[in-house]
Amino acid sequence: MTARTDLAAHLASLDLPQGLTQTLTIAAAACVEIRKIVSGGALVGALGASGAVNVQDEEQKKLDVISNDVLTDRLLACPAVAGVASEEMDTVQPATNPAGEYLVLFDPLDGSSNIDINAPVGTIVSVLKSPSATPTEADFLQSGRQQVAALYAVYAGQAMLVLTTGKGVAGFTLSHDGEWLMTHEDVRIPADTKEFAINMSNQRHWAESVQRYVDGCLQGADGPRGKNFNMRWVAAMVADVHRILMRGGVFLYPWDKREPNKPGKLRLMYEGNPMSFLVEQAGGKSTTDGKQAIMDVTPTELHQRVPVVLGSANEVDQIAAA
Ligand SMILES: O=P(O)(O)OC[C@H]1O[C@](O)(COP(=O)(O)O)[C@@H](O)[C@@H]1O
Ligand SMILES: [Mg+2]
Ligand SMILES: [Mg+2]
Repeated sequence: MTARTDLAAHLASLDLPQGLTQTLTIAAAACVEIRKIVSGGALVGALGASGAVNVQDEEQKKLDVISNDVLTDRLLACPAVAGVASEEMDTVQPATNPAGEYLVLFDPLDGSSNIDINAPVGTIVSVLKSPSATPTEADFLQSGRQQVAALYAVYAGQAMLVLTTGKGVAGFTLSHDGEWLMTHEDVRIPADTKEFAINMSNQRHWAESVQRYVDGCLQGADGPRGKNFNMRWVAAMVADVHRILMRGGVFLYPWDKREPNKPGKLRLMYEGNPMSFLVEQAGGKSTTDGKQAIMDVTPTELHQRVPVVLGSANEVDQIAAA
C-alpha cells in the first residue's frame, strides 16, 4: 500500500510562507487535542455548562471554554502568530511575538448544542495577514477575501480536517496514531443537488423569498422544481457544511423577522468567512442571500453576524431567483 500524504507533506507541497505553514501546523495540532477531549466526553469532564455566558450572551459549555483555551494557548505561543480572536472571547488577544505575521480567528467549538448528546461538533479557523506584530482590533476587521487560509475540523465518527490556502480544498482524516492523513485530495461541490438544510422551526419568521424557495423544494416532483428534495439539519454548521463539501447540497441560516436589525445567527469572522473560502475554493457559492458574496462583506465589528446561504452553485442561484 502506498503511504498517504500527511498534512506536513501537503503544506510543504503548497510552497507557503514558512510562518503560515507553522501557524496551520499548530492550529491542526490543537484540533487533535480538542478531538481527544471531545472523545473523552463525560470521562474527562467535557460535558455540560460552564456556568458563564460569552460576549454574545450565549451560555458557554465547558467544551467551548476548554477548546478556546487550547487554541488560544497554542497559537499565542506560535512565533508566527501576531494575535488571535475568538467567538468565545470579548476582545482580541495580541501575542507578544516580535516576528508575528498572522492573525488567527476561530470558532473553537461549533455546534455547542450537540456536545451533550454525542453528535458532531467541530472547530473553524480563519487566517489573515497581520499589518503589524502588535495588532489592534481594527487590524482584524478584514474582509473574507483577505484570508490566506481557512480550515475546519469536524469531530464525528471520524475526525476530519478540511483546508484551503486558496489552491483548492484538501481533506485529511485523523489516523489512530494522531496524524492528519490526506484522504480527499481535491474536494469539489457538485453544482446541482436535491438536498437542503435549514432550521424549519423558524419558517414563520423567514423572508418571503426564503419561504418561496423552501416551499418549492417541499412540493418536490409535483411543484415548480420538478424533482423531490431531501432535508438535513445537523445543528452544527461545521457538519452541515462538511456534508455539502462531500456530496453537495445547500445550507441556509437566513435573516429573519424576529430581530430585524440582527443580520442572522452565524458570525462573519469565525463562521461565515472561513466556510465561504472553503466553499468557493471547492466550486460552490457562499452568499448572504443567494447573490451577495459573504467574503465581500466589509466587517465593522469583531462579533458581527451574517445571514448565510451557501452550497451547490446552481441551487444557490435558485435561492437568489426565488
Ligand atoms: O439552534 P439552531 O437554530 O439549530 O442553530 C444551529 C446553528 O448554531 C450553531 O451551532 C452556532 O454555532 P456555535 O455552536 O459555535 O454557537 C451553528 O453551528 C449551527 O448551524
Ligand atoms: Mg459556531
Ligand atoms: Mg462555537
